[in-house]
This record gives sequence, C-alpha cells and structure tokens, in this order.
Amino acid sequence: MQLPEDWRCFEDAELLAQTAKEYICSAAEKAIRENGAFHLVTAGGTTPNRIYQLLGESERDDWQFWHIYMGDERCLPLDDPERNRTPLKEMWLDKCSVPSSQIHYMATELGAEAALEDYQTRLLSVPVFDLVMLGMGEDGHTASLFPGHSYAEGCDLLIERDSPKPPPLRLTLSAERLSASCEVLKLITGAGKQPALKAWLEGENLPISWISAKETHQVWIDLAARPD
Ligand SMILES: O=C1O[C@H](COP(=O)(O)O)[C@@H](O)[C@H](O)[C@H]1O
Repeated sequence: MQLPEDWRCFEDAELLAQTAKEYICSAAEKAIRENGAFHLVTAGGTTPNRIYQLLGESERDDWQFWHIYMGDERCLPLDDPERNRTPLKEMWLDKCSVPSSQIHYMATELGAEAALEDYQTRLLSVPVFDLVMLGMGEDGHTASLFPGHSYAEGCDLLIERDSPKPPPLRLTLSAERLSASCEVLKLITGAGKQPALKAWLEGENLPISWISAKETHQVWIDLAARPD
C-alpha cells in the first residue's frame, strides 16, 4: 500500500524510537531558541516508553525550558502501573531536571472532574503547543478518544466514561486541543496496529485521523505495522 507523503516507515520500533528522541530534542532546541520554551504533549500507552527511556538517559542542559503535558490519563490511583503518568515519570521525568512546576501530570487520582478542573487551569498559559506526540490503539483510538463515541465540541478537555479499553474512566485532551500544536507526531508500531492503519488509509473515520497540526503533521510507523 502506498503511504502518504507525511508518513515514514522505519525498519523497526527501536530505530523509530531513537529517531523520535532525536527529533523531539531538535524540536525543543528550535522552540527554545525562538521562544525561550518548549511545550510538549506526551502520549500514553506503551509505544512511547522506549523514547522516554532514551530521553531519561540523555544529558541536556536545557531541561529548565521544557514544559511537559499529557494527552490523556486513566482514572486510577497514583502510581498505578496502568497510569500513563507512571512510565513517563519513572523512565524519563524523575531522571532529569525539568522543574516540577513545568511538569503537568493529569491528577486523575483526584477523580475525573477534579482532574479536568485542575488541567483546564494548567492549559491557560499554552494556547498552542510546540509538539504533540500521539500513539494509536489497535481500534484506531488515540489519546482517550475512541471510535464510534461522540464528543462535545468546543472543549479542551473531555471525560471518557466508557472506554472499551480498561479502565473505562479517563481524562483526555480533545481532538481540537491536540490539533492546537505547531507539530503533531503520530508514533505507531507493531503488527497489531496494521488493520487500523489500513482502515485509516482507506478513509475510515477513526479518532487517529481527527488530529491535525498547525504546521507539520507526521505519521511514523515501523515495518511490522505497515499495511500491505
Ligand atoms: O489507552 C491508551 O492507548 C493508546 C495506545 O497505547 P499503546 O500501548 O498501544 O501504545 C495510547 O496512545 C493512549 O494514550 C492510551 O491512554
């Protein structure tokens, strides 16, 4: 299957992760040079974990200019291994010197409504992100936006109460808010994602297709996920 121009296929997930880590660092350097700060939205799930590990191992002298957000979070107790916060924190953010006031975890341990209220305030100072990272589930969901579900328009944040993937209760940035970014980088690996990628390319209305970017939109996949 022919891939669109903004798609890139890597030999394997490791090469994709190493390239993504370099790409994110270059985007940070550019944003810091131009605006004195880098606002990054991180993806949940397992796909970005290797990138977080590589970022956690990298020695940088510009962490004080990084501002870290989350695209979505699962409503579970603090430090639950299934929280998106847990690998993000343990693999990367605990290992570097991004100021804690610039790390914006979604506080879903407080409950979905309280976490939404807290996050709404955190979003006020950042009308446009520099870079949004996204993953995709095997059903074509991204962040916590699921196929076949309808979502209110005009909101930055949404509470998903019926996720088909556990846990059912989640907090997510809306497609509109995720698209308020200079760059969007969709990172998708593994054979399990192949059917959804094929469906997306064939025009199926999947949440992964709802997110665009103000400047640069890219989809990075590995060979295992590439539709035939
Ligand atoms: O539940 C979620 O799943 C998707 C995909 O996760 P992965 O483990 O297949 O990479 C993820 O992008 C989303 O943030 C997460 O909450």
